[in-house]
Amino acid sequence: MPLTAKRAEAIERDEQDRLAPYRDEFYLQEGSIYMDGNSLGLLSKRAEATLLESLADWRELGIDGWMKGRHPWFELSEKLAALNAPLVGGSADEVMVTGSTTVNLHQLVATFFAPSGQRTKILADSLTFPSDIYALQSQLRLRGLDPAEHLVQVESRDGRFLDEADIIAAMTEEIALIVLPTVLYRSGQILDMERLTREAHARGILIGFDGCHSVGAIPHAFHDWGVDFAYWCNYKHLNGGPGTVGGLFVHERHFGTLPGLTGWFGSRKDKQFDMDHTMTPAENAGAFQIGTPHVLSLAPQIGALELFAEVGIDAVRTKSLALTDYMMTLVDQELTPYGFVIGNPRDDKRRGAHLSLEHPEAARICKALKAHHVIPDFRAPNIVRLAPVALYNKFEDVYEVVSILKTIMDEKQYEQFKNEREVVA
Ligand SMILES: Cc1ncc(COP(=O)(O)O)c(C=O)c1O
Ligand SMILES: Nc1ccccc1C(=O)C[C@H](N)C(=O)O
Repeated sequence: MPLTAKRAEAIERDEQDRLAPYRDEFYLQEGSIYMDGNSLGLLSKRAEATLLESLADWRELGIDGWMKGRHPWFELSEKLAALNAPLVGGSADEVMVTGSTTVNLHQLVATFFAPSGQRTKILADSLTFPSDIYALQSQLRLRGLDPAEHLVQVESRDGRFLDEADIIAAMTEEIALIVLPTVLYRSGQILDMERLTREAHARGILIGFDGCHSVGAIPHAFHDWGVDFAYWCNYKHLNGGPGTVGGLFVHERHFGTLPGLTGWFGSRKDKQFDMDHTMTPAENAGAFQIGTPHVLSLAPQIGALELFAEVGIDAVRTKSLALTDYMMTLVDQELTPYGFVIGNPRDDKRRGAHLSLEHPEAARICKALKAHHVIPDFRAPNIVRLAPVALYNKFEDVYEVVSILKTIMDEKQYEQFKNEREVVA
């Protein structure tokens, strides 16, 4: 069947899609196809509305916005934590919306890395996002430990994926703490968090996860799996806005552990304004807050997270899997002759929410896509990352992107560009 004949099938799938109406909730640019929701999710009308309401509270109430705003700022982090909690499989008490991804990692490692005796090392992996590695290296340095010796990074066998057996083999009696991604940012592989947590705990090691590429895209059961801690950003799949406040999870068994980095917003809320120099930490994950919340950066999350509360993460995951499965089918049928290799797991249990298309000309193929108003992102040296998002992408978008890619390759349109990344790739 020629590719053009397949558009009808895509349209039919859109007609049957229960989530299709949610597309209208978002600001989509006419004539453009956005496939980068795994880097920065799009603005929804509800997120815009709650941001504007919070601005109005500031305009009209000044300081009284803390208690009397439409979304009172003093409880806003807690309110958003309750909306984040079902997405990560934690109780509202175990979750806090605070800080940023990297800052929360610092906070959690400062809290849970307790080198003692021969257990002085942190275990991570060689494919994770660089910021996590920089944070772990500096946490080791702060303890007077040389990262070259005390940060162990599990290698990948093929440069794409991690094998849980290799990670488990590296859980030696020298490891005090493990920090791993839930989903790898390049290949989109989901790690078996339940198994890794079980194995870590069997060896007396604490374990935490970076959920940037999974929260808002796949369900989690951090509490039931017994995960010690997790942290994530809310600007990708949760559409909270550029640089919006991040999230963290601390298992309830650790409540009462003094945070490594303390500040007055980690106080019990009824005690905070006692202004006592002896801190009374919150008895839940709220203790891991540090200073005043970035209210205007939290505000869009109220509307953004409402959408997830309405739809439910299981429905999001089901559609996301259908979209990426459909895209893989079309890539297999139409694009493999041009040298594309699917570098993400194919299995539903292992596949996150994006496709990782490998090609030696990836940087300039991305530029050619942008010239067609398709927004992907490029990850050096050879990955075109494409994330069809359940709440705002259509099956027809997937069809269209593959069809445009085919034209770009057929006509060698990518040759009009340099095969180099941009500043923000
Ligand atoms: C997996 C992962 N970890 C950490 C980060 C860094 O997060 P932030 O810049 O919000 O601290 C990102 C993306 O920026 C990421 O994708
Ligand atoms: N925070 C950003 C700021 C600017 C540009 C991209 C980002 C990303 O989040 C990239 C993402 N972490 C990635 O997985 O590549």
